[in-house]
Amino acid sequence: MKVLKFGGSSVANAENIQKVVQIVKNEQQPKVVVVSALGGVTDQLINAGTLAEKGDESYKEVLQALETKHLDTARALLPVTHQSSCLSMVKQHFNELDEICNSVFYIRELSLRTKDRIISFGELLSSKIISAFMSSANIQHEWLDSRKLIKTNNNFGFAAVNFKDTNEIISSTVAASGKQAFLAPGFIASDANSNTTTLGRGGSDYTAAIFAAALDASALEIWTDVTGMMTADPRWVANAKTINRTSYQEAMELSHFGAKVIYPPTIQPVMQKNIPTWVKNTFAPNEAGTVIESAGEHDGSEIITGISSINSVTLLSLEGSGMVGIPGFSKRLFEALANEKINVILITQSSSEHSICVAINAADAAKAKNVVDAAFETELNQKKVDPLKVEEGHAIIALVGDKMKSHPGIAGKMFGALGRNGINIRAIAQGSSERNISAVISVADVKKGVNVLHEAFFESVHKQLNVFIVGVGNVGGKLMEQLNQQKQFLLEHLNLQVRVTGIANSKQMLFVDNGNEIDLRSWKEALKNAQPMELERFVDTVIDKNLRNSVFVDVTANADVAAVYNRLLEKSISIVACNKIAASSPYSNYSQLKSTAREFNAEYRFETNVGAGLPVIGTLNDLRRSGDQVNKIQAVLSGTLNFVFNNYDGSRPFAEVVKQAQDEGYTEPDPRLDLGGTDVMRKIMILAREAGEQIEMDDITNNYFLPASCFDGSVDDFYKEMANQEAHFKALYEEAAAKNCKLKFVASFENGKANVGLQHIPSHSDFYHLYGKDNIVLFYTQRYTDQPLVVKGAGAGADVTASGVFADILRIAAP
Ligand SMILES: NC(=O)C1=CN([C@@H]2O[C@H](COP(=O)(O)OP(=O)(O)OC[C@H]3O[C@@H](n4cnc5c(N)ncnc54)[C@H](O)[C@@H]3O)[C@@H](O)[C@H]2O)C=CC1
Ligand SMILES: N[C@@H](CC=O)C(=O)O
Repeated sequence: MKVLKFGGSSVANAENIQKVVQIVKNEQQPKVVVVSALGGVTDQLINAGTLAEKGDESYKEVLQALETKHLDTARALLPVTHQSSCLSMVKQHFNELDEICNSVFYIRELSLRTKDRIISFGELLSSKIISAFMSSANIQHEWLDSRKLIKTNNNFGFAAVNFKDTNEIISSTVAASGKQAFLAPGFIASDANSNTTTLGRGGSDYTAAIFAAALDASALEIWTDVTGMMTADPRWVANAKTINRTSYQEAMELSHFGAKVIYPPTIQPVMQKNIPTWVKNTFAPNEAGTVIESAGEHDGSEIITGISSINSVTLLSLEGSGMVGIPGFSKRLFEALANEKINVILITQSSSEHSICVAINAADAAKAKNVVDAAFETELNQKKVDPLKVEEGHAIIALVGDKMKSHPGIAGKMFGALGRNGINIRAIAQGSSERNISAVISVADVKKGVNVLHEAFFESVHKQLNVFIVGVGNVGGKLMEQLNQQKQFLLEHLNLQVRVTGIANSKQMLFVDNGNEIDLRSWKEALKNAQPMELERFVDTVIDKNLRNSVFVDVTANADVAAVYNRLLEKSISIVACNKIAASSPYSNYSQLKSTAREFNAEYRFETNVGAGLPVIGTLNDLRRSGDQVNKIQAVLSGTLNFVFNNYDGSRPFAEVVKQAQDEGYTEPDPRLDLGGTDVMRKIMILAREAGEQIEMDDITNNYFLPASCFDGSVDDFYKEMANQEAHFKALYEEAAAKNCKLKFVASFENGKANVGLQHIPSHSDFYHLYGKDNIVLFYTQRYTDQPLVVKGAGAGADVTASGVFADILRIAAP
C-alpha cells in the first residue's frame, strides 16, 4: 500500500487535477490518495467566517465566489453526463456553509469549533469533486470520510490525534473494503463527540502520514509544486538545489525552520514506522525529488543538508542580578509563556546565569511582555530583575545536517561567513544533537544571510561578488571593458561570478533589480537613459540592497565620493579605490578607514593609488608583514611627468607635450595636480604611511618647477600660461642636457621626512633609463640594504590602472 498526498497547488484547478489523476492512474500499487482543498480555498473560507463574525455581509460574496470556483472546476473536469450529482453535491455543501456563516453573522461569534467546521468544507469539496472525476475516468476507488477515520481530542484548530483509535479504525475500514484505491480529504478529523476538528494548517500532509503509519504503507509520497526539499528557499537562493536524500530528523529540523514543503508533524508517524517518504513535483513527475528515510540509509556526502529560516521572530531577554544562582527563574519564565500558549522557538542562557534569552513568534510579543512582567512583579519591585526586554524585527537562520557533529569548524565557518558580510548575530543556539545551529539575526539581513550561508556551504563551485562602480570615465570605462572580457574566464577558472549591480558617473546612476546584473556590453546606452546621480541615494541603495560580498569601487577623483567610504565599511561593504583622496587625507581619517574596515570585516584596497597597476603597495605590505622595515624610499611616481620629460626637448612646446599626456589618459582629471607635484606628494605620503609613518601633506617638501602663475585660473588658463612660460621649461631642459642629465620628478622618503622635486639624473642612476610613462620605486629596507627592492613599469594609463583595480576586486573575492 502506498499513500499519495496532493497539496493545494497540485489541485488548484481542473488542469492540475487532471495531472494529479494521471499520476494516481500510473501508480500500480494499492493506494490511498489524500488531497488538500483547492488552492487558496482555506484562506477564503477563514475570510468568510471572519467577515461574518464582524457583521460584514460581504462574506456572502466570498462564499458565492467559492461556490462558482468549485462548480466551474467540476464542470471542467466531468463529462456533461456525469455532472449533475456532483454539481448538486457542491450546491448542497454551500447551502450548509451559508447557513453556518449566517449564524455566525447573527450571533457575531466565531468559535474555534465553528471555524473548524467552516474550513473543513475545503477538503470535503475538493475530495468529492476529484472522486467524481476519478469515477468518470473509470478509476475504481472508495471515498473515505477522514472525519470518521481520524479521531482527535477537541483542541479545535490544532487537534491532537488519538493514534490508538485512529490506527484501528483506518486499518479495519481499509481491510473491510476490499478496494485497491481510496481517496480521502486531508486536514480534517473529528473528536469523540463527532464534532469536526482540524489538524493545523498544512495538516493534509499529516493526514497522509497518519494513513501511511496506520496501514504500514511501503511509501508515503507528498506531491507538491517543487521538486523535493531544497537546500534553501529557491525564491531567495537562485542556486538552491534539490536534496536527494535526507533523514527524518533533518527533515523535521528543516521543516520546523521554515522549509514549507512538508508540515512538521508529518514526520513523526512515518519515522516511527520507518516508512520512506518522498517529496515530489506534480508538474515534473519524472524528477526524482527528495526521499526522507532513516539516518542509517541516508548516506549523502554533504555535511550540511539545508539552510532554513523563520522570518518573524521577537527576542525576549529576562535579565537581572537577582537571578544568579537562584533556581526556578527559567521554570517561571517558561511557565508564564506556556500558560498563554506562547511557543518558544529558541532558548539561550549565558553561563553567568545573569540573563535568559528566548525567541518567540513576533505575533505573541505584546502578550509575552504582559505575562512575564506580571509573573516577576515581586522581583521587579525589588529590582532583582529588569522589565522584560522585547526586541522585534528578528529572524532565525539555521544550518541543518546530521553530519555536523563529526565535523569541527562548521559553526566557525557559519559565523565567519555571516560576519564577513556584516550580519550581526544576536543569539545562538545549538543542541547537543549538533544537528542544527541556529542564529538570531536582523530580519533585514535574513535573505542575504541565507544566500551567504548557501554560498559558503553549497557553492564551492560558485562565488558571487556584487560590484558597484562610481566613476565610469577613462579608467572606470576600461574597467567595465575588462570585466566584460574576463567574465567567462572568471566563471570557468575561478568559479567567480562578478556581477556589476550599480554604476554611476557624475551625471547619471544606474541600478538593476536584485538577481540581475548590468549588461557590460550596453552599459553606456543604459546609463545615458538612467536616473540623475545623487551620491547619497547611490550609497543608500548599495546599503539597502544588502547583497552578499558587496564591493564599492571608486574610480573618480572626487572628495565627496571618498567621504562615503566609512559609512559603507561600517556595513561591511568593501572599498576598492583608485581615487587617492581618502588615503592621502589627514592621517586620522586614513587610519580610521583602516580600523573601520578591520572592525567590520571589510576590505579597503587602494593598490592603484601608487604606480597604477604596479604591485607597489602590495610589495610594501608584504615586506612589513614579514617583519622587514623600510629605511628609505626613492621613486619616480608620476607617469605624466615622466612622459612629459621623456618627450620634451624644446622642439615642440612644453604645453603641447602635457596636453598629449592628458589625451593619452595619464594625467589626473585636473592635470595641474600632476604638473604641480601634488599627485606625487600624495603618492609618497601613502607609501610612507603604509611603511608605518604618521605623516601629513604639510610634512612633505615640494620643490615644484612650475611657475606660480600657471596655477591661476582654470585648466585652459593653465595651458595658456604654460605656453607663455615656454622659455622657462626650455631653460630647465637645457640646463640638464648640458650636464648629460635627464629631468625626473623624484620623490624620497627617509627618516620620517619626505620631499618631491625635479632633479638632474645622470646616466649611472637607476632613474635614468625610465621610458614612456614608467614609474620606479626603490625600497631600501633592513633586508634590502645595498641593493634595493625595485618595482618598475608603466605607472599611468587607463588600461593598466583598470587592471590594478580589477586585481584589487579579485583580491576581495579570494582574500
Ligand atoms: N589615469 C591614470 O593613469 C590613473 C588614474 N588614477 C585615478 O583614477 C581616477 C579616475 O581617473 P580618470 O578615469 O582618468 O578620470 P575621468 O575624469 O576620466 O573619470 C572620472 C569619472 O568620475 C566621475 N565622477 C566624478 N565625480 C563624481 C561623483 N561625485 N559621482 C559620480 N561620479 C563622479 C566622472 O563623471 C567620470 O566618469 C582618479 O582618481 C585618478 O587619480 C589612478 C591611477 C592611475
Ligand atoms: N596622473 C597619475 C596617474 C596615476 O596615478 C600619473 O601621471 O602618474
